[in-house]
Amino acid sequence: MTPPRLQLAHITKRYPAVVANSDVSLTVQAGETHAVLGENGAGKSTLMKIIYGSVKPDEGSVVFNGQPVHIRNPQEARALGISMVFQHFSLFDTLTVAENVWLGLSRSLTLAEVTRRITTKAGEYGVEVDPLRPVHTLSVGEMQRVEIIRALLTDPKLLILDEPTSVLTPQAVDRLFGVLKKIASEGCSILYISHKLHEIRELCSACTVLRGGKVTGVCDPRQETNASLSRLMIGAEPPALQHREVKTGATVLAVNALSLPTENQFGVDLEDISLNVRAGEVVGIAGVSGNGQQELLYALSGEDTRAAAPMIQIKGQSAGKFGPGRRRALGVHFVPEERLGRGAVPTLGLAHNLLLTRRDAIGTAWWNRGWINVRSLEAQASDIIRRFNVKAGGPNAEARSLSGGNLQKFIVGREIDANPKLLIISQPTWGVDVGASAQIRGEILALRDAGCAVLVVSEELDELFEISDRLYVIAKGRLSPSVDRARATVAQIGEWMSGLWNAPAGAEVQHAQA
Ligand SMILES: Nc1ncnc2c1ncn2[C@@H]1O[C@H](COP(=O)(O)OP(=O)(O)OP(=O)(O)O)[C@@H](O)[C@H]1O
Repeated sequence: MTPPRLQLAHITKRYPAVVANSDVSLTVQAGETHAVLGENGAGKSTLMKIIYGSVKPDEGSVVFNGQPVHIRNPQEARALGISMVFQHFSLFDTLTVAENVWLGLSRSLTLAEVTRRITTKAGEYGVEVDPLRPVHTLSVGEMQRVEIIRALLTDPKLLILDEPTSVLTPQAVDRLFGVLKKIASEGCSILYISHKLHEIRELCSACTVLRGGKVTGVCDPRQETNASLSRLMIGAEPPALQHREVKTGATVLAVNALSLPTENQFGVDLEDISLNVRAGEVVGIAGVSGNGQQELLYALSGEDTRAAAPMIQIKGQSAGKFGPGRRRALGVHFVPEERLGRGAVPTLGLAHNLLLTRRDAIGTAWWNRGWINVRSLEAQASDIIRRFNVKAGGPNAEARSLSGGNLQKFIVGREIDANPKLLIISQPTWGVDVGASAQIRGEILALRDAGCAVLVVSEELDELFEISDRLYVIAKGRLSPSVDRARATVAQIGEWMSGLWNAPAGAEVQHAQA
């Protein structure tokens, strides 16, 4: 009889502030796609990193293909045939896609050979990846595709995917699922972490649920409902969202015929973009990542100040030339798509991370003008931790010690807590568990009800339909007309995502048949 591909027994891993894994056992059969489910901070990534050799367990044993193993580092894991796609990208910004992939492969291959293999593999699986592009020019969705191709190129026996679809479009997810089903049918085992229950039900035949570092259940997810899985994960069902009637006020953000040539050769030119967001409404921008979202967000945040001043109006002021600080002074707050790096400084404590965007955290009274009041910073960070239910070892825990979803909750909480007049938020619930997603969406709606103008950029149509009052679609650097959420359909928005909003209905179908 074939031994299980992987058997973990009694794994325990303690960090100073928390026991991340406590007596965890888990078995994955050959060719099985096994989900690991649990709320943010439940210990899923830690367990995966133990299997991949990048974290050392305090107790417990690992058996791979029937053989006891001590995997001391990722090289040893890869030598055994274990490959991992991390939640936080592990790519070097200054290198090209091919150079990054090359780093993880056998030294006997030349760069040209690796480049060729990437193109072949990407073509075989229908995943778009350009091997020659420098990583710093890629959007997060594109980086995620590179991570996946890199893992597939090693022909793994066990593939670990830690939230691989968090920033992929529905079409890219479909393609990825096709690939995963194919490699599983060829005998590859897959450990699959996701907060999206429908994905788990579609892909996985077994599921281990963690809560507070302990196993709370092992089940066949296809036999479970969202409600029963939520109960295993968080002990309850996520609360339903309350939608109040829209009461819009004055226009807070107006973008007028914004055209901006891209600054890097792989970017997207913004062409004639006009949009507006009024007080008291949530406006969503849907679109496949890499279609100008990043460029638009840079122009809106003040990171790119090349736009002519009147092209970006914030509360009636021509703000195109304002830097981020002046825009924040007008009450504009941002949640960027990259949470480590742009959203937070990994090595700083959470309290000090407040200083990145919260001027109110710096003393303004005459006795401490310009001085940082560490106590009040800590108190503010503790408030956010409490309000947004962030699992962290206190206000001074380093940002990088938080689980992905908990860091996202902290960053979103930091900006919502600032009571903005205009909140611009990219991928608001990236990597956030079902309970916390419902909470973040609820907080966004509460901000809107309090009169804030909210612009949400997301690739998740479900999310946009859930929280937006109006929707735009961005494609190839151009923006569609806006449509009321109540009148929009997923099919129409999906069609617009390929830039077809000017075409007569059915044009795409005719084109496909021609
Ligand atoms: N390097 C570290 N130092 C200190 N604490 C850590 C470290 N890595 C993880 N932790 C803690 O261990 C716990 C489990 O984290 P882990 O990242 O495994 O959770 P997760 O289930 O993957 O969460 P998410 O869904 O948010 O990614 C968390 O409380 C986290 O703060």
